[in-house]
Amino acid sequence: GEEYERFDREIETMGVRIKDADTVKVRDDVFDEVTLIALYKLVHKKLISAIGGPISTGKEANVFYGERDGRGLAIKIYRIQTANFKAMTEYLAGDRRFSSVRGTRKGLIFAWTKKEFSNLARAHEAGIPAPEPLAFDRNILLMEFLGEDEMPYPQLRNAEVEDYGAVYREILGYVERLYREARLVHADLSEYNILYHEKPYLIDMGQAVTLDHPRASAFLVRDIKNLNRYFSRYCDVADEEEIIKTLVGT
Ligand SMILES: N#C/C(=C\c1ccncc1)C(=O)NCc1ccccc1
Repeated sequence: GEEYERFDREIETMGVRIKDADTVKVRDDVFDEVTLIALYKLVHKKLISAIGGPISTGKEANVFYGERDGRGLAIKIYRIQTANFKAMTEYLAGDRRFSSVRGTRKGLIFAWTKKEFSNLARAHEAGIPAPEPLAFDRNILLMEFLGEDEMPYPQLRNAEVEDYGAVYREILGYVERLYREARLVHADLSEYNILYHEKPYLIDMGQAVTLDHPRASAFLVRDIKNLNRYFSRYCDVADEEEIIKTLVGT
């Protein structure tokens, strides 16, 4: 509609190019009013200088390639309409950091975006390979782009791995550091949420919970079971009970 033309003109004047034809198509059904405002604010703050094509599209969010002064960005935009409202509340309720969240759908999505930012920051501070969070506004999260020349690193499930045993142990090390140092449980660890390029990277931390969350240990067991299920196809895996004991143990 005409508001998009206005938006395009305005961000064009700010030197932001909608670089990619299918961004326009995706934009039409993705960029609702709230998203446009957030995008405009991030552009105004010079945090985005170019917007590229979609990297991932899902029912909860879309991730676009972006740039700031020639450096790659991942621009994650949480959808306000179709987000899985119920599932999100399970992760937020019980997390003291977000207990004051308004019951509105928009309020929930904004809290979720902020939560992913703070979880990524904690993972990054603990030295865990994950996208460095750069900024957030409303339902948009800017983070470091993990990839080369606008191509994101592949998900582990699509990657070529030489030594599965080594990668398995490396990821268990991340889970342990996430638990002991970042005081977080990923809560959705799988071959879909790990990127791989010479080493594994954790992504998608929106649902990660603090250790005081009532379901933290249940989520941890599920994460370990998921890893073992996937890696058992390629290498020997450790006993889940043992892993949890060493992880949670003193
Ligand atoms: N964060 C993130 C992601 C990639 C990414 C790539 C390169 N650098 C940083 C992040 C990503 O695809 N997440 C999964 C996802 C999100 C939204 C819809 C479907 C699937």
